[in-house]
Amino acid sequence: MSVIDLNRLTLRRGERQILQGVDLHVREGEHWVLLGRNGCGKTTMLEMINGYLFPTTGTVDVLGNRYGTVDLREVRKEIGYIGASLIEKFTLRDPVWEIVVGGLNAYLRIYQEVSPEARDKAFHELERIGFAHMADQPFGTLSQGERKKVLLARTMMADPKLLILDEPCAGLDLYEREKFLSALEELSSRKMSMLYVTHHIEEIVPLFTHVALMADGRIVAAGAKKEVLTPELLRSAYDVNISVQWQDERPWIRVGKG
Ligand SMILES: Nc1ncnc2c1ncn2[C@@H]1O[C@H](COP(=O)(O)OP(=O)(O)OP(=O)(O)O)[C@@H](O)[C@H]1O
Repeated sequence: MSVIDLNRLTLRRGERQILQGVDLHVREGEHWVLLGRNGCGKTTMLEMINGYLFPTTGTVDVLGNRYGTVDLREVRKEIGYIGASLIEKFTLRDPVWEIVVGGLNAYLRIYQEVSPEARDKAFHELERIGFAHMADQPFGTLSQGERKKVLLARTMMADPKLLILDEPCAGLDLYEREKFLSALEELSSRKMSMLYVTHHIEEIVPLFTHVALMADGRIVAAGAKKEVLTPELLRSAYDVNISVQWQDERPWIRVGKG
């Protein structure tokens, strides 16, 4: 099955052409990373996949739904989204398990009684990330990396078929970044595709199968990660001399002169 099909997407804002004909095809079982310089259009593309933004021209199909012809609220139930500003939306004094259980209905706060099944699932999701002992702790007492992992557990409450992550490791130290990436690796055994935006190529851990490189509102390369993460293609997208070394099935970047 096709998870994401973006066909010739364009987006115009005034005189500016933000997306200039974007094609992306994600199939079941694939996990994609989206790379590209600041302002190249990554977040804009994610907003379209989430149905928060509509293209000027082109079509968006997600999980077999053609946007514009379906109830987007129904499609969104199958999409987990961890965006850059999501963490700020939660109340810091709420206990961790309540933040997680809210993922079932995408509530930011719980106003209704929680069913025993939902509570059990929340504790199970916390257990899976090794946080069962933190269930009653206020969210605000957790480190940034722990908060991100809690948001992952929250997203998993709804068993999404597509998980979108927009720079989830931004601001995390090396230890917390690696912990977060390990938690993601754990999730990769589930029947779910991931689309991961980052500025850090070394975050492309083995779970990721494909990479799309964006520049100036276009996808300039897309495919199996080893075919896309070449010095030539990276140089064309970033305008920097780069060499890539693969170690432990992860790409590591060196920036050269000239
Ligand atoms: N409503 C708008 N009107 C005009 N320009 C916009 C609008 N929304 C976004 N842009 C521009 O579109 C471009 C793409 O923005 P986008 O946020 O998608 O980039 P990005 O690749 O996610 O960047 P970053 O890596 O910095 O997060 C930017 O130059 C931004 O200024």
